[in-house]
Parts: sequence; structure tokens; C-alpha cells
Amino acid sequence: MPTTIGVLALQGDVREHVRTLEDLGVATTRVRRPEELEQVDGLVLPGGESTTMARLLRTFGLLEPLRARIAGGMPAFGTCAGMILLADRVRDGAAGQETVGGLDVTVRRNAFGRQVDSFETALAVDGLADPVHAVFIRAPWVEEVGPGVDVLAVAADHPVAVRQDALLATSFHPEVDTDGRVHRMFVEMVG
Ligand SMILES: NC(=O)CC[C@H](N)C(=O)O
Repeated sequence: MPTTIGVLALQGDVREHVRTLEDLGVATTRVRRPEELEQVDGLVLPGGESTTMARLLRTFGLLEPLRARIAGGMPAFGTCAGMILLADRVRDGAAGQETVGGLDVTVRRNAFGRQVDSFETALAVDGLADPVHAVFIRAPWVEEVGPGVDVLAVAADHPVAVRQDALLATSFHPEVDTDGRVHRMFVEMVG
């Protein structure tokens, strides 16, 4: 069986992730139901709105199955809202905001503040030879990392790309660019 990477398709920039993965030659499927989650070797959690996505995860009966797969070692890659969903702890979340969890970090939602709600920058990422063109849109940053977490990139003195075992998360949106190198890192993690 060839490797298949799922893109969580409840809300957010699903199409951009699918396109980026397909450009890398990876078989990709949209995941909306638990049966679809069972079929994939890894999962991308897109950017969008983390509170909405968390609510939809519960509505679609995906929250517990997804927690179980992540606990079982399935690779997952979250961008922006997806990073928030993977985080164990959220600051400035909506009241009672749930996450999927698994990544031993504390993130702050909308961390970069009003003036720089959205910005782009050339960002050095560990493991990549040249900087990536990083697009931040009402992005979170990471405020605390557990001992097993590697920080791969820093902006405004805070981690904005992290990895822990099979989990990868970025505050920015590599899927809105044609670069593909960050997704390739994830594809290699899926194996
Ligand atoms: N571009 C994004 O994914 C923004 C994330 C959004 N601010 C949230 O809290 O979910």
C-alpha cells in the first residue's frame, strides 16, 4: 500500500494542503469521518479557526479517534490553527476551548497582536538549507515547550515551528506557498 496522507477537511485551508502534498507526489485524501481517519498514515491539520475546528471534531465524532491515533504514534502536522489543535495547552483560547493535544507545548492564540495580525518574513528553519517564506495570519506562538520538544524556528523571540516525535507544528502557513520543503519534512516523518 502506498503511503496516504490525510488532510483534516472540516474547515480551513484544506485545498492548499492537498495541492502542496500532491505537488510532492503524495497520495492524499480528505478526512471528515472516523472511517477515513483509519485509512491514513499521517494527518495534516490545516489553518483556519481552531475553536470552530475543535467543535466540528466533536460533532463529527473525530475528536476521540484522532486522540487515539496520535497517542498510537500516527504522524501529524498542524499549521496555525492546526498547531493550536495539537497543543496540550492553550492561552487566550475561547472559554472551554478543547484541543486534540499530544504536543507538549503551551501556545498563545493570536499572539502577534493587532498591529501585526498578519505578516510575511524569511524564516530560518532547522533542517532546511535556505529560509522559507513564512506567512503568519493571526498566528499563535509557542510559550512553553516540554523536554521532548525540538524548536525548529523562532520569530519574535518565540518558537514558531516545533517537532516532538511524530508531531510537527508551525505557526505559519507553508501551504500558501509553492515551496513544499516543510511539507516534505512531514512526508519524510510519515515515511
Ligand atoms: N490562520 C490561522 O489558522 C489562524 C488561527 C486562529 N487565530 C485561531 O485561533 O484558530
